[in-house]
Amino acid sequence: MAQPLVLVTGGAGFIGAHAVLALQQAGFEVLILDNLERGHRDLVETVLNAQLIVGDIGDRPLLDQVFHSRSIAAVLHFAAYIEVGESVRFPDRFYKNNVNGTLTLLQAMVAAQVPSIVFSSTAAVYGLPQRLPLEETDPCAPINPYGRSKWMVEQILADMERAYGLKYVIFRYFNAAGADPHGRLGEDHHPETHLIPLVLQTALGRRPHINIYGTDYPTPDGTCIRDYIHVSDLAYAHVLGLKYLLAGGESNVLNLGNGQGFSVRQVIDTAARVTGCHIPVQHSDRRAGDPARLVANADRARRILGWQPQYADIEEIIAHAWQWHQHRHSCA
Ligand SMILES: NC(=O)c1ccc[n+]([C@@H]2O[C@H](COP(=O)([O-])OP(=O)(O)OC[C@H]3O[C@@H](n4cnc5c(N)ncnc54)[C@H](O)[C@@H]3O)[C@@H](O)[C@H]2O)c1
Ligand SMILES: O=c1ccn([C@@H]2O[C@H](COP(=O)(O)OP(=O)(O)O[C@H]3O[C@H](CO)[C@H](O)[C@H](O)[C@H]3O)[C@@H](O)[C@H]2O)c(=O)[nH]1
Repeated sequence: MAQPLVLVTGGAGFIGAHAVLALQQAGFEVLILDNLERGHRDLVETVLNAQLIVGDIGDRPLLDQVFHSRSIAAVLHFAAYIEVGESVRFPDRFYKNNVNGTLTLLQAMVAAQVPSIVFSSTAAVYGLPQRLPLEETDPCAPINPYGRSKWMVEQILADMERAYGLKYVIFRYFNAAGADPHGRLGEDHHPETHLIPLVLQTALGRRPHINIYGTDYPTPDGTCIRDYIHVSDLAYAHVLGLKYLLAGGESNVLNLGNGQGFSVRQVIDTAARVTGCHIPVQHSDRRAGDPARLVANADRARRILGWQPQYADIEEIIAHAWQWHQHRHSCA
């Protein structure tokens, strides 16, 4: 029997590429749509055994052609701009790419009768949490254009389900980190703004120090607390979300996190232990738009999908990222 074909937008990016590996391992055939603005053609060509269509999610004629030439069972939609600071500087770009682009994709799906989508949302939709750990029913009040763009798409999805029956799983990721445990893929954003890769680049001597953004937060050591989730655990959740939809599951919104928070200082200390390298630190002002603590309650994903993270240990998450970073450069 032919393997179900899945369209993965943003499959040349960090999380999308890990999801492509997980999908292939689970027996799905994958078609990647990525405009390569932030993605890596070399990874697709050397690591992923998938066809790459270089194109934009906002290109309706291209989408129509893709959906009508192949029988696509579902879409996994990762393509987006992701950096909060950039979203504050250029909100229009974020709304155009993340909202308009997604709307065009959804319209093309409805027209071609592609029945289901798995959408990458974010903990940023919650804004400043009123309680922790965060549950999916907690209020959404994003505090930056990036979070708002994802929250808008979540609401569009709910409306399009009501109108056209399009089924969805919305995953609200907390902090994606780590790398493929077999060393095939890792995190390589340009510019890089995420804590763990920056700390590891500092360990490698490629940066003079790591800035700690804020030491006066109402947390035990004064630095922000986040829930770091291994990218391969995220990737596997997408396989489960896809199977759930293909089996006729109802639309759902699911947090993906480990339910455990680590402070910026704890991450840096753990990285120093894992790498055995000195990691110089500089204290800086708070970064605009950073909530003090974000921690997920992901019980719903565990209950509904049977999702069970394999790499919940922060040391292991950092060790996998370190293995991948070292592979590219050597320790300072
Ligand atoms: N990295 C995180 O910690 C995190 C946390 C929460 C949510 N997310 C979400 O997960 C998804 C993937 O994030 P990532 O870290 O892999 O980002 P990434 O930048 O590595 O990957 C995004 C990919 O999408 C592509 N892309 C962007 N706009 C496109 C467009 N209009 N048409 C076609 N391709 C386009 C880029 O070229 C890139 O390859 C995003 O939707 C992001 O908002 C990420
Ligand atoms: O050089 C740095 C970089 C980050 N941080 C701090 O480390 C923590 C984690 O920051 P990241 O930039 O790694 O991640 P964010 O929590 O800002 O955001 C990530 O997770 C969010 C959801 O929780 C969104 O989805 C967002 O897209 C994604 O980048 C924050 O407190 C940040 O202030 C530093 O102290 N120094």
